[in-house]
Amino acid sequence: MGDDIRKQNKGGTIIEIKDLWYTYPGRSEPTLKGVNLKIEEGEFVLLTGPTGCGKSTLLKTLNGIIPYESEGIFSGSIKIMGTEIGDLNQVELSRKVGLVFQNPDDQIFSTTVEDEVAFGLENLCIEREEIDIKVGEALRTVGMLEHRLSSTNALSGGQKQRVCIASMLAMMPEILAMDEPVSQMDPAGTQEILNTVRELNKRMKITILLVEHRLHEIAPFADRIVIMDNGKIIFDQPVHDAFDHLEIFHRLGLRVPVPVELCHTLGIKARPFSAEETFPLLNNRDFKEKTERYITHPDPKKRTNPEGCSAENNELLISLQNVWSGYDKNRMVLKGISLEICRGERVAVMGTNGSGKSTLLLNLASILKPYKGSIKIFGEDTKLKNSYSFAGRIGFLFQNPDLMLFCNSAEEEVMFGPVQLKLENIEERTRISLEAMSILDIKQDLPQSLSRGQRLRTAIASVLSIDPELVLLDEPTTGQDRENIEQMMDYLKNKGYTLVFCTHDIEIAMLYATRILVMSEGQIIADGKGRDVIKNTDILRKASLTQPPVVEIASYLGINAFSITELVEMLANRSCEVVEC
Ligand SMILES: Nc1ncnc2c1ncn2[C@@H]1O[C@H](COP(=O)(O)OP(=O)(O)OP(=O)(O)O)[C@@H](O)[C@H]1O
Ligand SMILES: Nc1ncnc2c1ncn2[C@@H]1O[C@H](COP(=O)(O)OP(=O)(O)OP(=O)(O)O)[C@@H](O)[C@H]1O
Repeated sequence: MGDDIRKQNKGGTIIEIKDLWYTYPGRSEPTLKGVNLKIEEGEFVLLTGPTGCGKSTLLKTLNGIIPYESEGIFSGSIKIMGTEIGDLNQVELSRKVGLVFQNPDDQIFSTTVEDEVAFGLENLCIEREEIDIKVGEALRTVGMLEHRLSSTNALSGGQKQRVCIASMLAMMPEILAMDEPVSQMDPAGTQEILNTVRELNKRMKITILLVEHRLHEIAPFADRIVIMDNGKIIFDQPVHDAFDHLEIFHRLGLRVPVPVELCHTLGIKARPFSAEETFPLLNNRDFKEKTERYITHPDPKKRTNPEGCSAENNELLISLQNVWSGYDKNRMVLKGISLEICRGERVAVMGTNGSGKSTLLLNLASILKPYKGSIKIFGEDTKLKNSYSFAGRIGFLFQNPDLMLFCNSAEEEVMFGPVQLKLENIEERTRISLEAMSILDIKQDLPQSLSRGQRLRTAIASVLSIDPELVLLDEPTTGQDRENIEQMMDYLKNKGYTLVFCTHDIEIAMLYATRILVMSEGQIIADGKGRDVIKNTDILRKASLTQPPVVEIASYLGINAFSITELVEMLANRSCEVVEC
């Protein structure tokens, strides 16, 4: 991205936070409770922690949104390159700190992609010609050059995140603070963007502070892992030492890289991040003794059903015949989709950003109608029905949960559906849904004052309180810690819901879906049990998916295993089934 020599002779502390306290207006408890953090120039720091612990709040203090735009009670000191943040004006601050927002809809306000990326540069009074070049470079870097003239309203969730990252890359700030910047991005895109960010960090010495729950994917790119819990920093270690303290990650319900978890289970000291690094540690070794206890008492929650599972009966709930659909009749997004889903199935929809997953879900909810072909839900042709006629039978979660939250408390949100539908046992339904999503303790809170993860769970609880026959969830796992994801998915599974959910998380899809649909360019290119789909590397590549590390490691060893439990069992007894992968 040019300008290589701009950042020579770097060094020294770039961010210094001392005893930072912050209480949001209207709250009695502080959200930040004495945060101390020092970051050196050129570091790549991964900040993680359970949902609602204060990560986004901390990031917002770095570009002055807190306290200058939000009021509240603030004390402590934040220095950027030695200068107290309050002594920097807005232009100086925006040159130093670029913030990628957690919700792209909160960041994007221009009508076209090009204008959005150019906006910050225009404010720095850069020449038009140079702006055009920088906009083009930034869009190319995030894979969005072909969308340069597109309307920002016509982008998918992952495409919007790419544009937000491009806006900040174009500015080339000293510090890039990124709040879950890849949460809605497909796995291949995530890797590409993180490679770019890492390269900028190394080459230009841009300091990175990145908040993520998917630390198992991000850790290999970082220098240091910082963990927050309940408004405080409770852990701060170089990345390679961090996973020597797995008990902290486990206690807080945080995900760790699968190779690390595997080595830990097998009693191997090394902490590899990739399948290639892991393979030599496992090959030709005897793990019988190390794994005996594990195998005698496996954690049933971590087991996948070796056969996958399918609908218990064949009652057809969803039937699509050659469906063509989109937002404009001159540009079809879904291109000839045929599909049947039976009661009791749990179907994960995966694929490249912009491949049509949300569009498919909107059609299943009867919010969008096909231009061509037919969709029958519960045997009814959606073209002949308005979406309200399915109210109570279909529960739908939008990709952006904020679109669904408009009441004065989380409890009211969850009650809203049952009240409108005049259902029975409203209080009981509400309590059960709040509890299932672990938000009973914040039921009185204004939804807009909750963290992203808490808002998402409120929106899901409001879908579940009507106890629909068909649950459609667009990316229900983004921005949540492992504990919350597992609790939510276990609940959906145990209730026996017919579930169709979009996700970029292949491990969760493998664990909970009875079937995976893979989409590419508006078509379904694979449909089957997870363990069959993920063996097809051509399909995965085409859909920007990557094999889960455990499958990769097993492949290196020449065996078929789809979870850590299965792999450990096979390693313990290598004479058992060794099959061609
Ligand atoms: N605008 C606000 N007004 C009042 N309270 C808020 C506001 N924004 C956040 N909070 C509260 O501050 C706490 C921390 O929220 P924050 O968004 O910083 O958490 P987080 O760690 O980023 O969570 P997540 O992982 O879910 O994004 C939460 O309990 C939340 O309810
Ligand atoms: N409201 C809209 N108006 C016009 N075009 C849209 C609209 N929403 C999405 N599109 C276009 O439809 C295509 C498919 O978008 P969709 O949201 O279905 O993708 P997706 O697979 O869910 O992507 P992601 O993984 O990023 O969420 C994209 O090319 C997008 O630009």
